[in-house]
Amino acid sequence: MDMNSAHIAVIGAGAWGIALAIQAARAGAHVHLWARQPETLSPRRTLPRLPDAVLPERITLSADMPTHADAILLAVPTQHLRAVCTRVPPIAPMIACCKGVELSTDMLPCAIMAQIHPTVAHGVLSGPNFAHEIAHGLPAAAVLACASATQARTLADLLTTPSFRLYASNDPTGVQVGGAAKNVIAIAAGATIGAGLGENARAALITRSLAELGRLSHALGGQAETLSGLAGIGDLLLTCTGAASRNYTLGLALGRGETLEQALAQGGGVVEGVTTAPALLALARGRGVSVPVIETVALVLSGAIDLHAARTRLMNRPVGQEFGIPT
Ligand SMILES: NC(=O)c1ccc[n+]([C@@H]2O[C@H](COP(=O)([O-])OP(=O)(O)OC[C@H]3O[C@@H](n4cnc5c(N)ncnc54)[C@H](O)[C@@H]3O)[C@@H](O)[C@H]2O)c1
Ligand SMILES: O=P(O)(O)OC[C@H](O)CO
Repeated sequence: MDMNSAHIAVIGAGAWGIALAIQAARAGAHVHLWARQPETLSPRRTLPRLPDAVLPERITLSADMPTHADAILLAVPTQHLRAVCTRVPPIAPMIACCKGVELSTDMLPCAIMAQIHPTVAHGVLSGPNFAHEIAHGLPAAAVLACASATQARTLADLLTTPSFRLYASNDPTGVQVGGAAKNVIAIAAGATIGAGLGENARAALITRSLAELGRLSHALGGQAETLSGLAGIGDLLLTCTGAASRNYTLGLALGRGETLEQALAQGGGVVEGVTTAPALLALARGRGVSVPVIETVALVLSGAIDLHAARTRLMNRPVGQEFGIPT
């Protein structure tokens, strides 16, 4: 065993946890992958949520929490982050790898981790990253943000390889807003295409959503320019166009006339935008931020309006200024 290698713990063996564990092993780390059901490991060393990805021997799969680590990556769905985080020992900096807002509190992931474990540093990893592509070593980039730029850079160095390039940021708020909101916007983009409203409509939706994300980030103390980066426009581009996106796929199904229950029943893993839409709307309303696209998605998902009304609602708004005035 190389005693100089970093030790990285990955919490959660869903698609993203598996991909991150493989990436950390690729970067040379010894990896502890916490799974609720480690017995689901196949003889080929694959797990159900990413059955084509073989876990290298450097990854130890366990139902026990790690006792030693240089960094802890939390890759469970946002609505389970609090419960899982309380079980994670505060032995190293914790990096949220989920993308969402907690429904019961309207809190972003770093705030949840800080509330539970105030003694360790916190950060967030986000960007345009489909798990299966990262697991297979296809080229990709992401951003790792901590309040301290130095800390962000140190953690980014632990995970960077020639196939996965991490950028450091000191704006965890902006990065979290981008990651959470892109899932909501992807539902709208999918619904737009599913309903046959056209590519023009989708491009307008993505662009105007970016303005919403910038305003929200700014109101929460983040930097609007972060949304021009990988966690903002980068992830919007991927998730609002990529057929592998679960949020976009759910939107497509809604656009084609399926109910939310029917669309969710198709499976394929967690669809974060469904729970994050009302939470993000509450967060925006609490800060007095205008977020018409996010609001419209939340109304559709709650059943308050149908897609026809959603289209009318967004297109019949008064003429606004493109920049500067919140419309
Ligand atoms: N899959 C991707 O491509 C990808 C990429 C980047 C970020 N993410 C984000 O990572 C997070 C996890 O997504 P995923 O794709 O790995 O999930 P997934 O859909 O593959 O699997 C769901 C995971 O949630 C776990 N889970 C379910 N109920 C739980 C509970 N009560 N307590 C603890 N864990 C529970 C399951 O064991 C499983 O590990 C999400 O926030 C997602 O937005 C996913
Ligand atoms: O499949 P989605 O919609 O959850 O998207 C996965 C990743 O977040 C894309 O960056």
